[in-house]
Amino acid sequence: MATDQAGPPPAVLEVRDVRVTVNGVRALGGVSFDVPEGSLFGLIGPNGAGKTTIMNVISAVITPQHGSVRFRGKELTGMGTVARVRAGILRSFQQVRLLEDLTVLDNLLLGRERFRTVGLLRQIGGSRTGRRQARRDLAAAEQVAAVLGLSDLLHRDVQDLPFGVRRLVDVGRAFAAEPDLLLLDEPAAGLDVTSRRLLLDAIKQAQRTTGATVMLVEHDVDLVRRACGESVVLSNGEVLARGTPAEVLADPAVLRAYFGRNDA
Ligand SMILES: Nc1ncnc2c1ncn2[C@@H]1O[C@H](COP(=O)(O)OP(=O)(O)OP(=O)(O)O)[C@@H](O)[C@H]1O
Repeated sequence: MATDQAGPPPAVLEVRDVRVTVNGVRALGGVSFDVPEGSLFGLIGPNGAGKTTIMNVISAVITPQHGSVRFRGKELTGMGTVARVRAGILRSFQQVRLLEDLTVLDNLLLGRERFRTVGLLRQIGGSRTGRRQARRDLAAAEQVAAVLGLSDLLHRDVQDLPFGVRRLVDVGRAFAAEPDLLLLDEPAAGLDVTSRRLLLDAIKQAQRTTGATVMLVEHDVDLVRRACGESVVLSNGEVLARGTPAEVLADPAVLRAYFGRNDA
């Protein structure tokens, strides 16, 4: 029978019982969660919780000893980095990785490399396909710049820009790649409170505009509350809670692990 109640959005990423031991240290002890399609999903937890490790598992930097990670129903374990990038899974790192002596536009265009189907010589030779692709790349880069408020800076060298703007360019390059699933590992690290807020607002805007699923590692729970629709809390390599930021941050176990509080 038809119902007018919309169900929850389907999970684009299914993480099941993932266990990882690194150099004899248990980093993940059986982690399971779903990431809904088209969401800005928060991954939070205290230091050493296993956040980077799960990002490393999803992006093929490490192979888990046990468990399964499925993307759009397809098993990722055993699939290499290049195949994952082709599937639309992209990642940023805690450190900004830009080509500092190139312009903002050049760096955004680097994000388009995964669409590079036309050989460099044919592009230089100016084939019609190459020109069409170059136009598409430019339009995509300019669109991302507009969403992130970078339009006036497109022709500035990255090295001349403040750190907060370089962080924004780093995020912009990832969005220019039109990811299906974007993993952002502490994109606001090293920024002051105001800049962190602006960056998270920009990410939220870009996520909404593009419809990409974004998984965000963030320490600052206020920012997660402000930006994310749903989240999972890791502690000590295990899932402590999952739900909306309001739900998880009211969970007594989360308050104890995160803030050392027993007053919940
Ligand atoms: N290469 C390694 N060698 C030894 N232990 C490791 C290694 N990588 C991770 N670990 C351990 O695995 C656990 C999870 O680490 P991970 O970096 O995933 O946590 P995290 O939540 O990202 O922490 P942070 O917020 O500090 O970045 C920690 O106890 C960490 O010490």
